[in-house]
Formats: sequence, C-alpha cells, structure tokens
Amino acid sequence: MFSLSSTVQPQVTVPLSHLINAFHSPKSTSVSVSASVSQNQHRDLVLEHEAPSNEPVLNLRDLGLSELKIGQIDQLIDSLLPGFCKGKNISSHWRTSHVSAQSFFENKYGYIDVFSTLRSSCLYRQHSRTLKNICSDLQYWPVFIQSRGFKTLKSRTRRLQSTSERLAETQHITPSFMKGFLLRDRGSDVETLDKLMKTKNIPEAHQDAFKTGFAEGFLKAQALTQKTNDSLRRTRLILFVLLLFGIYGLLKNPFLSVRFRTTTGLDSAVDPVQMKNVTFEHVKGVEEAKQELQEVVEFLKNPQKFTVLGGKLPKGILLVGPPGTGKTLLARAVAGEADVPFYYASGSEFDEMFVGVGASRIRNLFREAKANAPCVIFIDELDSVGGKRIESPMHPYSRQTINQLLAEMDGFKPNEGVIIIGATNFPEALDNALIRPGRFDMQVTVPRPDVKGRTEILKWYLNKIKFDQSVDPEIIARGTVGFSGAELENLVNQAALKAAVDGKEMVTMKELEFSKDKILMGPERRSVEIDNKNKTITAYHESGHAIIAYYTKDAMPINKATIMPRGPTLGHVSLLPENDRWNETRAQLLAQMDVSMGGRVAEELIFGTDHITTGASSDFDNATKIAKRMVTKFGMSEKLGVMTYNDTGKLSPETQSAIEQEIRILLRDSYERAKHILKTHAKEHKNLAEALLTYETLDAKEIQIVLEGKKLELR
Ligand SMILES: Nc1ncnc2c1ncn2[C@@H]1O[C@H](COP(=O)(O)OP(=O)(O)OP(=O)(O)O)[C@@H](O)[C@H]1O
Ligand SMILES: [Zn+2]
Repeated sequence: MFSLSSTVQPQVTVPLSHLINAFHSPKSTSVSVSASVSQNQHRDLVLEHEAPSNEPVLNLRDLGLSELKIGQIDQLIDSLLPGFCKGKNISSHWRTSHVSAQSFFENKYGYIDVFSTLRSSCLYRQHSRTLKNICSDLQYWPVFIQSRGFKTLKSRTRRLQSTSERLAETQHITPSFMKGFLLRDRGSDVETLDKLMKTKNIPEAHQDAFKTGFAEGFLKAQALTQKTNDSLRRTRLILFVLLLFGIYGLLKNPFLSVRFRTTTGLDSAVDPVQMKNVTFEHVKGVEEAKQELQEVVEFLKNPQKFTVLGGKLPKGILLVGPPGTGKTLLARAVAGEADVPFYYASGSEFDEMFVGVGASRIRNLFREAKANAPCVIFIDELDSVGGKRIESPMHPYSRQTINQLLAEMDGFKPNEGVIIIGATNFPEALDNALIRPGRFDMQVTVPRPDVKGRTEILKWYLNKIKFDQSVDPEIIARGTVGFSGAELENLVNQAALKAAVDGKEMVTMKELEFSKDKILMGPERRSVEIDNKNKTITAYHESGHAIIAYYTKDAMPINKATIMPRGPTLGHVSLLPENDRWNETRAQLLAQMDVSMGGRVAEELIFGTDHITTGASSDFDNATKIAKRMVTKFGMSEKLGVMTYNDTGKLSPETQSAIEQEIRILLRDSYERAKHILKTHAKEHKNLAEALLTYETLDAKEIQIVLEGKKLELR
C-alpha cells in the first residue's frame, strides 16, 4: 500500500497489479535512466515519497522478512545479488553534479529504490525466479511513479499533453459522475496502451514519459472515482432517509394517500336508475301535472304508435315549481309507469371548473341514453346548467356545457324514444335557447299542494307510520298552508320521532301539532324561565285573541292556543281556515283585524292602561297591514273609493292624509269591537286564561269545553 500526498487525494490507494505491467513490462528499460534536466524543472513534478521511516511495511512474512524496512531490503539485495549495489555513492551525486544518480528517489533519499531496481530488465533476466518469489508475496506493489526520474523537457510536454488529451476526451463524452465507472477497469486500457505505443511507433526513449502520463491520468481518474463514489454514497443515504420519512409520514397520516385518489370524473360512467317501483300512485296532490305527463308515459310505452299517426311529442319537458313539490318524484314516476330506464343528472354536476368536463358529461349521458332508448333523462336544477347567468365572465367555459346540451337535444329525432325532463325553481333564469320549440317546449307546473293535496300527502305518509285513529289529517292540512310535499313528509316524520322520544306507541294529533309548530315557529323554548306575572299577562293576552276569534262570526275557527314560548313568541293562538282561501270578504278581513286587537284589549281591560305591554306590536302590524290594503288596494273605503294607491309616496299630501285617516278609523273601530266582545265575555276570558295557565296548551275542542263553562278533564 502506498499513499500519494500531493496533487491527488491522499487517501487514494492503488491496487497495482495492472499498473505494474504497464509501467514495467520486462521489455521496458530502466525508467530511472534518463537524460538530465535542470533540478527546478523536474522538482515541481515530484510526487513526494514518504519519508523512509514511514515506509509501509511490506508483506514478506512468508520469507521471514515481514518487518523489513526498505533500507534493510537494500542490504538483503546486496547479499542476494552481490555486486549489484557496488559503486553506488549514496551521498550527494546530484548536489555536486548534473549527472545524477539513477533515480530521483535515490537522489532525494540517498539510497536506491530497490523495487525499481528489481524490476529492471537485466536484473529480472538474471534472477527471475528469486524475484518472482518475492514479488508473489507482495500483495500490494508500491507504485513508484517514475516521473521522478530525469525527463527531458520535451518528454514532459508530451506527457502532459497525453494526460490532458485523455482527460479532455473523457470530460467531453461523459458526465462527471460516470467517469469513475468508465475508468474503473484498467485491464483493457493496459492492452490499448501497449498496442497504441506499438502502432504509433513511439520511440523507446519516449515510451516512459508516455506511460507516466497514462499513470497520472489513471490516478486522477481513481481520485475522481473515489470522489464520485463518496458523493453517490452520500446521495443514497439522503434518499434513504427521505424515503423513511416519507413512509413514516404516510403511515401517520393516511389522509395524504387518500388525497391522491380524488378523480376528476372526466369519464364518469352513467348508470341508469330503474324506477319501476315509483309510479304516479306515489305522487300525491299534483293531479294536473300527472295528467299532463300521462301522454308522455303512453309515448314511452309505445313510441311506434305515435310515429304511425304522425304525432309529434316534445323532446323536452320542463317541470317548474318550488322546491320539494315532487318534481323529481314525478319524473321518476314517468319512467316507472312506462317501465323504461331513468337517467338522473343534476345540473350542478355539470358546473365544473375544468374546461369541457361539463360538456363531456352531457355527451356521455346522451350517448348512454340513446343506446338504451326508450328512456327518460332527468336533469335536476336545470337552471344551474342552462341559466342565463353562465354567460357571465365568471364562467367563461360554462357556455360549452349549455351548447353541448342544445346540440344533443337537436341531435335526435322527436320520436326516437328519449324524453328529457328538466326541473327548475326559476324558469325565468333559463337561457332562452333552451325553452324554444324543439327543446324544452312543454312546461308542466308543479305547484305547492292545496288543502286537498296536503291532506292526501299527509294521509299517504301517515299510512307508513303507526297513528292514532283520532288523528285528522285534514286539520293538519288546514294548518299547513304553503307546505310542500317534502315539508309535509318531514312533518309526519318529526311527529313519529317525537312520539318515540315520549315513549308513545303511536302518533297522535299532539305530536303532529307539535312538529307543525316546530317547523313553523322554531323549537319550543322550554328552558326559558318565565315568571308568573309574565305568564299571566301572556295567558290573558292569548285568551283575548281566542275569545274574539270564537265570538266573531267571520273569524277563522280556532285551532289552538298556547302560552308555550316558541321561537321569538311567548305564546300564540292559531286559527285555521276551513279551506284554502282564494278570496277574502270585507267581513273576514275586519274579523282578522279584531282578532289581532284582542290581545292588547285584554291587557288593558285586565291590568289597566298603565300595565299594557309591548307584546302586541306584531298584532298591530298585522291589523295595520290589513287596514292599509283594504283602503289602498281593495277599494273597501267609502271615502277613498274604488281606487288603488300603489305608490303612496307619490300621492298628494291630502290624499296621503286621507288614506292615513281611513286606516286609523278602521283600526280604532276594530279595537272598540274587540273591547266590546271581551267586556261581554269577561267570565269566559278569565276561565280560558286560567285554563291556559294550568295546561299551557289547549286545542280547539278543549277551548270549546272551557268556553262552554264545562270542566276540563285532567290530562
Ligand atoms: N306530491 C308529492 N307526493 C308525495 N311525496 C312528495 C310529493 N312532493 C314531495 N314529496 C316528497 O318529498 C321528497 C322530495 O321531493 P322531490 O325531490 O321530488 O322535490 P323536487 O320538486 O324535485 O325538489 P327540488 O326542486 O328541491 O329538487 C320526495 O322524495 C317525496 O318523498
Ligand atoms: Zn297577540
């Protein structure tokens, strides 16, 4: 082993079996013999040998010479090969003369480089066996780079040239990290070198320099390889650590891995939903809509029948109506009645931020549908795909989706068997191109159900739960004006839940009323602590309303009175119209005003003018609205006549004050009527208030019992 210390990495070690041959093949002459050159010129080229004391211990164990130092080997050689070292003046040849010793090593350290000598050809020829024996035991043959010998300037230049040529060549062709690998196998290089020297006819005198250059190149490459290996090892280590961290992170946080699973849904498959089990039977309270859709069902059942007669059915049907009125249900029922596939798509699904995704989904949908005709395509929330708003700069590509929809609708003939049903809450928002003939040209209105429809819907959903025979769906229907089918379904469901929570076996009117109030006014505020004084005021106030309603001919029948706080109210009286009211008479409007006044009148009569409360403000709001409409809209004021006054702000001051005066008179008269009734029925009023204080809530029947002076059974 041998360490080089200057230009190359000190730790570079060179296993040299190859190099030995290259340097010192038997035919090469002693490399130490050369022309002399000035000391300065070669000094900078010197790769310094280590001091003799640091010389590596050579493995000559088998020869019993394991601890032998180089100096001692010298002596050994002397004894083995007598006369070989004779005449060698160790001291200072090169200092006194330009004719130096045989090698630079010898010059510098003052003794012979035994190995170079051993390898010199004449010696080798003479004592080949002995040398072979020694050499075979040397696992590492030290490299004594022979540039230390005396070189001519010319040879040095050539050597440098050849080295730089080789390096440049490598650098050009290969990336730096590859050099180490490419230069690793020197065996072939040795052959090439020998061949090269032969073919190029390099004179023997120069061959040495040539080889030295090669050796330097080789060593540099070795250093490079070492460096590359080190950095590769470092990189591998860093990568490995990063990998470990990554795996740890994934194990710790599985969400990371899930995140990558989200799909764009570019080619989401379209599956039809068979709606065999949904028929028109399931849709209640929308008879007109069902009738209109009946012919579509006939067409889907037998498209040929229509083609033969030349009849032309619309391609698209638009179901228009408020949310929850059963539009989706109707569309499903159409498919179910005709027993054809039903394709459901929601407009918002097409509203994608990626260009063209919406359009491609539309294409997929129609391709599937056409392949399975006859069938129904249902597009819910059509306004979100076909609305005018999408022309805004905020949705620059949404136009593509609507255009695709239009193209698809134009792309098949009316009698091909595909019916597109769209649903929307805002028909006004739809793009005009969508509603022109040939597209969604048939419009079916699905309104909120009337009292009859509500009763039907309630019965339908009540039949799915256990309910008491005393339950009258019509009463609930009357009290749920404006409820949609979905809301009624929810009402029944909430009542069933309430009954379950209260541990009842079946749903009674109480639960149904409870859930109705909850939907209408928000949940009860049972936790609210109301002191007795306020409770009493509320009880008299609500009873006042109830008494007026009960004793006024044209007032709506009472449904319920309660002093249970709910939402923002402390109590309320609910009245039920016998039927949905399409028109109201003057007497009915006045009666409504009187009922509204009943609360404040009761407070005044019972507690005195000084103790009236703010609780009547919404009552006055109601009464004032009715009075105002009677005067300005319904032509019910004698003084102002049958004229409407829409924009009261633009009216003359006289007219304005006349209107105000009329309204005030109506309200005052109403107040007086209410006062009269409550004074007349003071006893009933008191009874009812006390009953409310006891029972909190009274239904129509109970109110009647109290007002008839009978005793309420304890509940
Ligand atoms: N007329 C009805 N008869 C029976 N059930 C109804 C009726 N209307 C609504 N429902 C119930 O309410 C649910 C919701 O109704 P549906 O989804 O059909 O309303 P929609 O008009 O399509 O509402 P949206 O406009 O919000 O899409 C239905 O699944 C059904 O259970
Ligand atoms: Zn009131």
